[in-house]
Amino acid sequence: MAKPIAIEVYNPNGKYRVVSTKSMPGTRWINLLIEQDCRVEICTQKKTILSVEDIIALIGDKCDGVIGQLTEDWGETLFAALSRAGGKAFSNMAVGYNNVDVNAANKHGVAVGNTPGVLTETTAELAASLSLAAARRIVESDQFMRAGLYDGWLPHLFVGNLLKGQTVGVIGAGRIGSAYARMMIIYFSQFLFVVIIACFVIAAYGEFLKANGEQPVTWKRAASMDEVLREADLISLHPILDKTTYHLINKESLATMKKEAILINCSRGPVVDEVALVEHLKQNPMFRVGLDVFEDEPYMKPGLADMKNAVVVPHIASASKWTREGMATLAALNVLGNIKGYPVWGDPNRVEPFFNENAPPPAASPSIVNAKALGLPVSKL
Ligand SMILES: NC(=O)c1ccc[n+]([C@@H]2O[C@H](COP(=O)([O-])OP(=O)(O)OC[C@H]3O[C@@H](n4cnc5c(N)ncnc54)[C@H](O)[C@@H]3O)[C@@H](O)[C@H]2O)c1
Ligand SMILES: O=C(O)[C@H](O)CO
Repeated sequence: MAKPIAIEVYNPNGKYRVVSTKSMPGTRWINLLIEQDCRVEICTQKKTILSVEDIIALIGDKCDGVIGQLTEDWGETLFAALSRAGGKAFSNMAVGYNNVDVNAANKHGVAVGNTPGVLTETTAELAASLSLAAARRIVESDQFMRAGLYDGWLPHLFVGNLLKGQTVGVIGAGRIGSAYARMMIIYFSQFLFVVIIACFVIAAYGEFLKANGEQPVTWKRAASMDEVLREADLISLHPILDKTTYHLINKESLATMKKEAILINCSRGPVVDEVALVEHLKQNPMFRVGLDVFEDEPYMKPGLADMKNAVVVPHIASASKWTREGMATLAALNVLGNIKGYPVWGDPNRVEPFFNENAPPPAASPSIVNAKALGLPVSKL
């Protein structure tokens, strides 16, 4: 018999049973589900990462849909269990879905949702914050102050890198990478390497700078990743994690980078070979990193925590109140839309209509990554 698992229940008589494996910020997502006749069950078990067995126990014998987290292993076992319980919808409360085996979901006819757009700027802002923190050694300086070591101004004290006029490289210039590039254009970058970016933003800003007697910002699409690695002073990683990006940054790519470069990772930990990174940080004390994600989360590879040239934060890039509430809303609406037989929203890059608190959300699932494979209809709204 499955072990009992602690839950909190809203609208116990609701027709559809929707399970959330975690409590999520805000109440709008719960209210939207309740208004549409859902019984909402939220797991309150005091355990950060739920196991497959825990989630099977939560799914039980009858479950219409599950909202899950990026820390969970959504593969064959869980999709089979959800399908046996009559469920046809799952949504990650995250844009990245490398924890989900989409082929297994397809096999069981389960729609897989994610939460794009609402976290784009929030995540890019953290990447920009880490860029500044790493460049100006903010965390080291803070620790020094708190340790009572400051005994007066010195010419060499915590000297870091000036970013103005430097070359910024973005690897994975999708929604978040492009937003980061836009943020970094203003002021810092003399040169920007990006794969896709609205060049008119740069051109218009260039005109503004020229009118003020300053050097315009320029950009180019790099011919290869090697070119970005060789020429950039600051590189921010924003690709998805899949087999093409696993250890994209490894011993060789680190060796290609400038000795005093800064590397930022707000994508997924395994995009960087963390063992090679620790070694590189040891050998190159002027090389700096800002990391929001780690190869074996929640752990860091041995030695990383001791490196003064690393700024490390616990996967908080999307952690603003508005964003996290929006992610919860999108995840709930992905599941609800499927339960209600709504079509899929046509453009997952334009999800703002789902965040208007003063109007009901569109009758659509905001973002279903396997909509095509499952032949789900697309909304004309
Ligand atoms: N740290 C966090 O809290 C946090 C928050 C949000 C997103 N993320 C991560 O960021 C990722 C990107 O999110 P997004 O909304 O910008 O997605 P997106 O799909 O808009 O962008 C991903 C980009 O990666 C590029 N890409 C794919 N394969 C590549 C490769 N081999 N080399 C270089 N680029 C490649 C794609 O062309 C695309 O431009 C997510 O998948 C997620 O893993 C992390
Ligand atoms: O993929 C995501 O959405 C993040 O890692 C959490 O916001």
